[in-house]
Amino acid sequence: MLRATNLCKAFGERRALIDVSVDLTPGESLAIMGPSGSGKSTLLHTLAGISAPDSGSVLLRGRAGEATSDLGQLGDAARSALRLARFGFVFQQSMLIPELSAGENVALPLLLLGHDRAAAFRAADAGLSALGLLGSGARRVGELSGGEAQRVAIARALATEPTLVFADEPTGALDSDTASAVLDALIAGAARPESGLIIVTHDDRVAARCDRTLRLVDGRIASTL
Ligand SMILES: Nc1ncnc2c1ncn2[C@@H]1O[C@H](COP(=O)(O)OP(=O)(O)OP(=O)(O)O)[C@@H](O)[C@H]1O
Repeated sequence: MLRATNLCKAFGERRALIDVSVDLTPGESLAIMGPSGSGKSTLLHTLAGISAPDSGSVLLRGRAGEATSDLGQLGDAARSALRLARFGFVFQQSMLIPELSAGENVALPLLLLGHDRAAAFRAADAGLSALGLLGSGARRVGELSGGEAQRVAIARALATEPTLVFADEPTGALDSDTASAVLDALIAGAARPESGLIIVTHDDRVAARCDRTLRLVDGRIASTL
């Protein structure tokens, strides 16, 4: 589904990724672990087409009737369009738009993809409800607890039924009970048979819930389990 081969990326003299290869099959969840500065976020951003590698390729299999895309070869506009249509993102802070309600935040990617307004809001309500936030669509972002905001962010990431969800320390700002519930929601929503989940985490309990763990040290893969 996603095959990255020999990724290299440097920031000036600093080599953040050195010959990193990753292969993700449908239905799989992958944890990326490693010490601070080992290249985890750089790898996530490169796999997700947020930044391009200096060398190496990231191939994303097309959906039915679509060709495979090489993310590094796409222009900025094409990469942005692909991210919107195929990927969902969850970060440590929910990154919701504070001026919008919870439901508007979740509906936004669908509206950007051209979905009909009523259908987008129906899907947003269903997504919020699936994450235990039934009837929360009209709530302001500022009224939500950290765990609620993160579940809204997960609903937004899942709204487009993405091929892949990328999560960067998604539970890092939450207490352990809330983190566990949020992780359950993320795994249940993202690790469907035809889709996948890639999580950057420092937390062994998060990694233990994933199918595989890739450990980076100084930009290189130290182990994959
Ligand atoms: N935009 C940038 N400009 C310059 N250097 C960068 C940039 N992004 C990352 N780096 C450097 O690349 C290396 C890898 O950074 P990265 O953020 O990927 O590590 P990480 O494993 O995610 O770290 P952490 O766990 O602390 O978030 C680090 O040495 C970092 O300082």
